[in-house]
Amino acid sequence: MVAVSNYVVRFVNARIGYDEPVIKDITLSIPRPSLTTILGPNGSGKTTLLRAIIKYAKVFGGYAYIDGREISELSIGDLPKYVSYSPAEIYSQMALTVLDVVMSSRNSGGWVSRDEAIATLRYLGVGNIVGKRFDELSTGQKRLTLIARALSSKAPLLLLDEPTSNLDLGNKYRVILILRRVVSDRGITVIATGHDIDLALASDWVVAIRDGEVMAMGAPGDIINSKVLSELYGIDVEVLEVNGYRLIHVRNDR
Ligand SMILES: Nc1ncnc2c1ncn2[C@@H]1O[C@H](COP(=O)(O)OP(=O)(O)OP(=O)(O)O)[C@@H](O)[C@H]1O
Repeated sequence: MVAVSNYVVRFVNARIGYDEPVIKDITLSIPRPSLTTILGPNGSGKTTLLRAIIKYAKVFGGYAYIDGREISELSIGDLPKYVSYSPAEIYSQMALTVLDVVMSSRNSGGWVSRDEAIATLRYLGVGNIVGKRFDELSTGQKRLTLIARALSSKAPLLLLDEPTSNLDLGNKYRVILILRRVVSDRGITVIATGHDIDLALASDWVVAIRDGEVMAMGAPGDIINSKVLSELYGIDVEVLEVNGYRLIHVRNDR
């Protein structure tokens, strides 16, 4: 269980967006340390929330805090001390190696060093791909490289956009176990977005958002149920308990 009195990120009545707000009024808190999953339909604002924390999306009104400080008061140069962000995908026209990609991460002292990058790839069990070209990796290897890039920053908060998308079952569970291990070994917080109910079930905290509003927030046991998921996705979802595990079934027979 996480201590819910200690929040790493808080939004209070925040309006967030780009040229104009796409999230109209959101209030939520993310406990530390935790593995937190933000669930929600396509276009509900999950990525935009992560982007607000790194000041890529704009907070138009209300409050947004990281570590108790207003995000608006932090400079871009301060951010690596607090947070590292991993996008869902990266594209490059250049022939970057895995090492180049991981070393393109910032930490509080500057760029991540070669030794730190290699150590992180080894910690994640992919030390063998250090010299490979990033654009020639499999999807799972790319995901682990992006996680290594975020992790090597040593930031106390990692934002991972869709860390388990497009992974086979084995790699998906490997990534979930790695994220759990990172949170318990390093006492950091990982906020992941996506559509992966298994990742949510393995999390300490789940935030369900729809149309830029929090629909439900809490421990997975309180959020991953038929009522919340049916309302969240607008379909008839049944959550079954089998041997203590929750399984998701979408009903199409009524
Ligand atoms: N750079 C941008 N400029 C303007 N609007 C944007 C930008 N990025 C996203 N949006 C809009 O913000 C809204 C929320 O998008 P966002 O990417 O945050 O959703 P999401 O929940 O992450 O979706 P998905 O699950 O499909 O990745 C959408 O209406 C989208 O069109």
